[in-house]
Amino acid sequence: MPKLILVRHGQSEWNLANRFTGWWDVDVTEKGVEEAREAGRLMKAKGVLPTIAFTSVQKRAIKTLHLALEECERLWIPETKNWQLNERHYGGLTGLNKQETREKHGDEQVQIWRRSFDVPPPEMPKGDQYDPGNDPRYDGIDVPQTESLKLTIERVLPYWEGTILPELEKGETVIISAHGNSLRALVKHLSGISDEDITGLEIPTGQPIIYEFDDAMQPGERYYLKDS
Ligand SMILES: O=C(O)[C@H](O)COP(=O)(O)O
Repeated sequence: MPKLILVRHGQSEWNLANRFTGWWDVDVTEKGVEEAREAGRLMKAKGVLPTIAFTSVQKRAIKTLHLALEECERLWIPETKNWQLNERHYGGLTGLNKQETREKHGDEQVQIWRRSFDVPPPEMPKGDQYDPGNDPRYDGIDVPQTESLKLTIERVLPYWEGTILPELEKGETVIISAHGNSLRALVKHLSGISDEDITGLEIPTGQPIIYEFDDAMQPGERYYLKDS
């Protein structure tokens, strides 16, 4: 049965500092490194070993992938990086402290920006200090100025359907190392979660989530590898 492993990057520097991150390219912390390694040790212990890997173009996800693969002795597998697996773009909130933003705009507004299905955060002004628009990794890409979960889904799903799903159909064990909201986008699709209920779904850092696909390529119930 083809298996899909989803892992959110280990704790990042801005997870620790409680800052909105989005497309800003922060590193993992020491704790994040350990979370990533632990994910790899768990995959090894459970015998769930990826044969092909996908990740974003952001170093917290790339490093998490490599650390996990190193621990389960799978650094050699083919790996593809694509911006469509990036974190949701946090617009003008990028770089701000989440608690200070709550104090300024109220808990309810911040919760809407963070978890509503289709309300995007305010746009990031062009040329903002956190605007990745001129970064060579985004050459030829229309970098968004903000993204809701809905907009994130609109660029994650074509990549899932066009590039990742065909690998599962071949029988590969696929690992995707990505981000809280690009993974929420995928889980919403795979688990058929409604626009309302997706607001309550959180994806923890460094915890492999598994989907097993049947012969008709229908995903079963997702579960945490640690609970299997
Ligand atoms: O981009 C970020 O700030 C985090 O990775 C995810 O943030 P969230 O939990 O506010 O969606």
